[in-house]
Amino acid sequence: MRILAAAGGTAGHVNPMLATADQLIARGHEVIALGTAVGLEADLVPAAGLELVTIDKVPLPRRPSLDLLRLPTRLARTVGTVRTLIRDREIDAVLGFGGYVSAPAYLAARQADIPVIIQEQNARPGIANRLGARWAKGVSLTFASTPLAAKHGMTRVTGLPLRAEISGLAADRTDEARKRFRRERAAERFGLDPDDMIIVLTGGSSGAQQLNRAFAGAADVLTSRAQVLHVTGRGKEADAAGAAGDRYRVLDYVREMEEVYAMADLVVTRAGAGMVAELAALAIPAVVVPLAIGNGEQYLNAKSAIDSGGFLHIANDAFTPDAVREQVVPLLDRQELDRRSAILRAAGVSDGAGAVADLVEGVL
Ligand SMILES: CC(=O)N[C@H]1[C@@H](OP(=O)(O)OP(=O)(O)OC[C@H]2O[C@@H](n3ccc(=O)[nH]c3=O)[C@H](O)[C@@H]2O)O[C@H](CO)[C@@H](O)[C@@H]1O
Repeated sequence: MRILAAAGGTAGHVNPMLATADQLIARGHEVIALGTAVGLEADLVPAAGLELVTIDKVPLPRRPSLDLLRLPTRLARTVGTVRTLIRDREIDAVLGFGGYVSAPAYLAARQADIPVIIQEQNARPGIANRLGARWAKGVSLTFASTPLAAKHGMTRVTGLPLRAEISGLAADRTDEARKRFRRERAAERFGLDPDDMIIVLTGGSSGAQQLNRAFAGAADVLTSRAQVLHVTGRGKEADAAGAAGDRYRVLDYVREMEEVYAMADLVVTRAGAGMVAELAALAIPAVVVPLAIGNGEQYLNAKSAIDSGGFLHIANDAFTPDAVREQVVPLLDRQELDRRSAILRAAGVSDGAGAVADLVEGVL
């Protein structure tokens, strides 16, 4: 089967697509990615060796019409472009991961009368996936509590598809010797000492200025208790430049997040579905500062790990240098971290890529 996989914008949408594409390709299917030329997919998809077809980034109206003749002109034109692609490349199904490239793909698939399968990463679904679910043959959910279902098809709780590098690391972490080896190799790569505590801050794939500033503002206390790797997000290194030093490393983006996870004792992050699922699968304790905008999905993504005590939640407005000193620094204690890690391990979050590929094969 030839599948068009639509995902664009941030790594949070693109990584689960790449993980699922790997599975589908391993099972003998062909995958073409659909994205834009401006999102992170323009980097990540070719780097993964997958073909990327790009379309324009067109906002979806709040209440999209199903009557294609009544769509705003630019959206209708983009739907037409995807429709032509589906015909010319003889696409058998559209697999969408939400976001602004998915909606035109869902609409074009409906017009071309080929199956749509949806993967929803978040605890609260976005508008594109809510639209597509009306005619999807399959819906894959990361969380059982997500209010989204295929009206005329199968809905399955699959978990989030994780990249092979992340599931490989999760497997390595079940063996103490391999876990130690991975930690040493990773720490060396970032110029850090594996025998000392390591705390990582990342604002997700696009970074977060407020997190960056609060963290850099507490650099003195942080470095007295641990070594820091601060991943600022692309173009945001300046936020942390003043704090940089031997015990405070600053990078703008890390492509191999598995290396970061391999050495992290504690991670401070937004609560995008990707980061939450990866940290849970690797049983790494985290402080989450959910993005306050969007549709509130970030807090919900992390809610079960917060409620169980694996993660600590700090509200966006409250995340100041003082909060870092008073709430984050006390977590840098071996016993406390081990306790939280055990809670996460008990929750048993794992890779959903195989289950999403099963769902795709099940509806074709
Ligand atoms: C602002 C925005 O649109 N946020 C959404 C976006 O999150 P966003 O893409 O920011 O964040 P996620 O946590 O979902 O995913 C981040 C991904 O980027 C990777 N990573 C991160 C930092 C880095 O330096 N290198 C790197 O590779 C992580 O390993 C992870 O796989 O998509 C998520 C999944 O639909 C949603 O839950 C978020 O609400």
